[in-house]
Amino acid sequence: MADVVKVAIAGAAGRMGAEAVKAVEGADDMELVATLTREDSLEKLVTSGAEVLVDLTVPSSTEANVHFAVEHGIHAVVGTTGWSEEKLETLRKKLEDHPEVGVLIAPNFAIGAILATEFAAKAARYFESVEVIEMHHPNKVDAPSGTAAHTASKIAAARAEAGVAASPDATETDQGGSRGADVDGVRVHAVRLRGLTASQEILLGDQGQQLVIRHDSFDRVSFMPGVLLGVREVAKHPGLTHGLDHYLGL
Ligand SMILES: NC(=O)C1=CN([C@@H]2O[C@H](COP(=O)(O)OP(=O)(O)OC[C@H]3O[C@@H](n4cnc5c(N)ncnc54)[C@H](O)[C@@H]3O)[C@@H](O)[C@H]2O)C=CC1
Ligand SMILES: O=C(O)C1=N[C@H](C(=O)O)C[C@H](O)C1
Repeated sequence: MADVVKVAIAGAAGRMGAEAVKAVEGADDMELVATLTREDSLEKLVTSGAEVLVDLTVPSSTEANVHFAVEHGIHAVVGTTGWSEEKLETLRKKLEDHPEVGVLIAPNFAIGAILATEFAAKAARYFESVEVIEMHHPNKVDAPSGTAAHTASKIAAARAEAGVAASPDATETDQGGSRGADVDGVRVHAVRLRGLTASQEILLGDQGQQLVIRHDSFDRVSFMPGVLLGVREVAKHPGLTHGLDHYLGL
């Protein structure tokens, strides 16, 4: 890619998209060549000459947007949630036909949240019990959050690798899903509260002790350095990358 990266933002009218427009416009090494709202045709990506698509839309739109970008040789930096393992696998296969294209699916762009997930995965093998609580603004459309699902999966993988048993739980009845969602055997609880932006707590318990790992995004500016890093790095990482931790050497 040239010294100045041509960037298109899908979901530009949304909460994250609007913040990303400001961030890209403020970056000397990027040029914002297109903003897409729900009404726009994806052809705008091609006619604008975009080299990188930043997708900050909704779970029901993101897959089609990213597939279109890949088919047209455009790299993609994706913050939108809703990427199940099945959808990731389909995308991986598509990228095999476009080996020069890079896609970053980033469940969270905030460095603190990324580190919280890493620390939790590292700690998970040493504790008998682990549960995840995510807390968000009430306008969020999906639950549990993409970050919490990603964190739970990484915790589950770390515990499986270490041969740790499932967290003990004597629950016999669970009215209304009080015990939360089961993500790869890890319980994940979702709170929606006016005033919040995005927070996550990982509770790790063992006999006579508890470790709490917590991260709070108070403002969406917290995500922007990660978005810009993604734009700068994505072309150097062909294929699918799941998690900004891979660009950070974590
Ligand atoms: N990875 C991360 O660090 C973060 C990810 N997110 C995720 O990003 C996504 C967006 O979050 P918000 O900005 O809060 O939501 P939002 O609802 O404020 O914005 C989404 C926007 O996308 C638009 N849209 C829907 N389909 C579209 C399409 N096909 N083309 C263009 N625009 C389209 C909607 O009309 C809306 O304006 C969510 O999935 C959220 O979970 C949010 C914050 C941080
Ligand atoms: O919708 C949000 O706001 C957020 N979504 C992402 C998620 O679902 O993990 C990232 C962050 O938690 C904010």
